[in-house]
Amino acid sequence: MSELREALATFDSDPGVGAMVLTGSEKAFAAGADIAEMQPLTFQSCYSQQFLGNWDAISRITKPVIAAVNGYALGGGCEVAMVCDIIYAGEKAQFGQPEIALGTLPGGGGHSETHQSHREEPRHGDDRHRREDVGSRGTLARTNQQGLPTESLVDEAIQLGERISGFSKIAVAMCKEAVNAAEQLPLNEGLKYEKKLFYSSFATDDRREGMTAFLEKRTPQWADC
Ligand SMILES: CCCCCCC/C=C/C(=O)SCCNC(=O)CCNC(=O)[C@H](O)C(C)(C)COP(=O)(O)OP(=O)(O)OC[C@H]1O[C@@H](n2cnc3c(N)ncnc32)[C@H](O)[C@@H]1OP(=O)(O)O
Repeated sequence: MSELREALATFDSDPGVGAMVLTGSEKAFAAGADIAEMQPLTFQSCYSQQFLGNWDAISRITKPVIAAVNGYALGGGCEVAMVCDIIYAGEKAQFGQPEIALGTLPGGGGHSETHQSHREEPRHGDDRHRREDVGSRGTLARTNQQGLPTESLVDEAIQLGERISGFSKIAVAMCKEAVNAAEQLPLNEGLKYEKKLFYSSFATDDRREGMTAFLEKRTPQWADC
């Protein structure tokens, strides 16, 4: 992020540059913040060192930034794409906020309907997609779906409930709180609130367990605290 911030600032101040394209590899635009780097962090270190302090730098760039997304755009990677002005998504692009599987929650705007991918929808409109996006990974095609078949609707809802029940309950509660806050607060306040909740998740046992389990390639054992 430091390198990205410096590069964007350099291009932003170059009069010969009119717009910027930000991309990754064919496999991944970005798979998120480095879990190995975050695993040992605590609430105290996140808060006092402002772990995400400079991650909003892209939003302060004055020239248009276009995200060209192939493959995974997950967690902070999805948030980076969403904070760009325009997203060009490849046919294999997959966007998602899977942080809840790590016992934490999105911390860089994932809860707020502020970004390019949501700009076509009214901010205070239907937020059910956003609620489903948190913790999911899906293709853009889903946004074009119109409704579920009557006969499978309840089964699908139960399956979703079961999937949610498989996550850390404290992380789910924090996610829900952040989504609710994003709905009620002005954007800048919603982003601040989300960041504080994200830091707070580093005080939970489940956040450490979630990231440790990812790095050890095993299923997390949630303690719900
Ligand atoms: C603009 C503001 C931004 C604010 C940021 C706010 C804070 C952000 C938090 C986060 O981003 S939390 C992380 C969210 N991302 C994830 O949870 C994705 C985790 N990765 C995966 O689910 C999978 O790796 C994948 C991307 C779906 C790819 O799966 P695949 O089976 O193809 O490969 P793997 O064997 O799983 O991965 C290869 C290799 O890469 C390592 N790795 C993948 N993602 C990360 C990561 N985010 N951090 C650190 N390391 C990662 C993975 O462990 C493998 O390592 P090795 O086994 O090869 O050592």
